[in-house]
Amino acid sequence: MRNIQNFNIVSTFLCLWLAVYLTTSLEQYLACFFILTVGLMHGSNDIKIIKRVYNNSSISYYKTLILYIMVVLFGALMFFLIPKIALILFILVSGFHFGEQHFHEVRFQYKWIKKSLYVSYGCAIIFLLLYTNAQESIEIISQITGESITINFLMVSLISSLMVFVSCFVILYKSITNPIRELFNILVFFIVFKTASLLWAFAIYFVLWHSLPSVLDQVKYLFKEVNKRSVLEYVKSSAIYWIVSVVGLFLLLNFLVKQEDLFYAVFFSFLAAITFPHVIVMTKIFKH
Ligand SMILES: CC1=C(/C=C/C(C)=C/C=C/C(C)=C/C=O)C(C)(C)CCC1
Repeated sequence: MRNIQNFNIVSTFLCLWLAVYLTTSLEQYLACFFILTVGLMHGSNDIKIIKRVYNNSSISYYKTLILYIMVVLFGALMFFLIPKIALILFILVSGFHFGEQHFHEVRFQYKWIKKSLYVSYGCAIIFLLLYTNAQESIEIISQITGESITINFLMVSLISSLMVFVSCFVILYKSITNPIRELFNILVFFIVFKTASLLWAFAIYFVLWHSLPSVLDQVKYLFKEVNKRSVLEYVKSSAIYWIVSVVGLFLLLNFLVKQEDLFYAVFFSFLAAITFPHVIVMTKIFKH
């Protein structure tokens, strides 16, 4: 875990430096590329993981797949029918997911404090990203929900998440492996989010700080050890789901997005729909 954190700090600043030399459109393409490769792949073994969690034989592959697709469709439908509620739910669920991935090694007797740490940490990261890139974020949120939120709303959400996070952090201080490092990481995120564009900043956090550690945890869970062979096996077994997702997203963008400015709204709603079942699956891994 420590090694990956050092790797991430170095890669994060490398990405920031790279952004200075890239044109805006190349930066957007690269961000989409990393989100759609490493980012999307970290959810592509979910069905295999469910089967492992439920002991392989007790649940059929097709039943699992159909249930999984239904949760994705339900998420997408929510964005279509009740976009405001869907977005609030998505931010809370994502916050929990980011926090759980980051702090799942914390041991504490009161589960609700741990869960509050997860949600508040993840939401603090998300609102830090949105607040430091307020103009772009407000525009995308208004495309998704039809509602124009203010920068003050983002600031209040950020401060509230940070206050809950700091309270949980103080209570759990002794159970967190390297608390000073955690605070340093948040400072790094602030610098990165403030410097990079919204999509580049999101890609840096989502790919390096969330998806990579998650892939390593999943490889360990599925194949017991992390080495070249097991990582290759992981990539191979995620191929079909990954290809279907990418093709699905491209079709969606081609048929649904008549206006260029709806691109990010569709992109993030798609990400949200496939996030819901993934969060359930990952929670199961951490319980085992
Ligand atoms: C950046 C950004 C958003 C939030 C994205 C989030 C929260 C993504 C989470 C993805 C996850 C958790 C994927 C699965 O692991 C909004 C509010 C949609 C719109 C403005 C830009």
